[in-house]
Amino acid sequence: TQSTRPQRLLAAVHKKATRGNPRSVVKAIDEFCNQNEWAMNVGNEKGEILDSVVSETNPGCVLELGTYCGYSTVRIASLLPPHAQLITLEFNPDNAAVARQVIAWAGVAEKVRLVEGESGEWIPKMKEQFGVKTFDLVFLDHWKNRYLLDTKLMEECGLLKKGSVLLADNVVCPGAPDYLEYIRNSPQYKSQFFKSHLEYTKAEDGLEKSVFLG
Ligand SMILES: O=C(c1ccccc1)c1ccc(O)c(O)c1[N+](=O)[O-]
Ligand SMILES: [Mg+2]
Repeated sequence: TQSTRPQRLLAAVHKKATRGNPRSVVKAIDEFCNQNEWAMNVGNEKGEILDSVVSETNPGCVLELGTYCGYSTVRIASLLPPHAQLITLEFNPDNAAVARQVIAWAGVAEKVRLVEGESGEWIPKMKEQFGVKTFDLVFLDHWKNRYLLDTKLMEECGLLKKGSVLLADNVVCPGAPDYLEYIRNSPQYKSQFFKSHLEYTKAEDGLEKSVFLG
């Protein structure tokens, strides 16, 4: 049977990356996507902006919406302080299966809780199921038409506190116009745009960083 792109990406990680070395896993995926097949990982250019936001936030509790193959999961987890936890949601079971193996190969599995399911279903369960109080950092990288819905849901569920950081991928391409309109005009957020490019291309894209003011 024909392999899928995530399966071919995983094969490249097994072939080229050193087990237990998160940076080598990130490098192997970027090489695969630059040289073989485009895939919707955040990529290295936007990934370096992600790294700087994670490092300056120094989060104890992180939520990632949209795991895909685990590329940004590995980038974030490799920068977390000891005992910090990253919960990542993926609705596609085939992607989740690949992501689990990428995360394990990178050696960051003990910092990561991969949950298979819909963000709309799981966000309201975060407190009761995972003992989450609030998230210090949320990386939004799932369906672009869910960014605004899920941000409002996190507010309603009391999952954001003063200083919580939202970092949204693809706010230019494919774009999340309703999210940008809301977050940039809301008195409850201070937002900043980081201009960049769509992963592995010359197309314009960028990340929007928004701090919840409580
Ligand atoms: O939506 C797409 C998309 C749309 C059409 C074809 C391929 C991908 C996409 C593109 C770049 C991203 O960084 C990304 O996170 C996504 N996504 O699906 O979440
Ligand atoms: Mg993305």
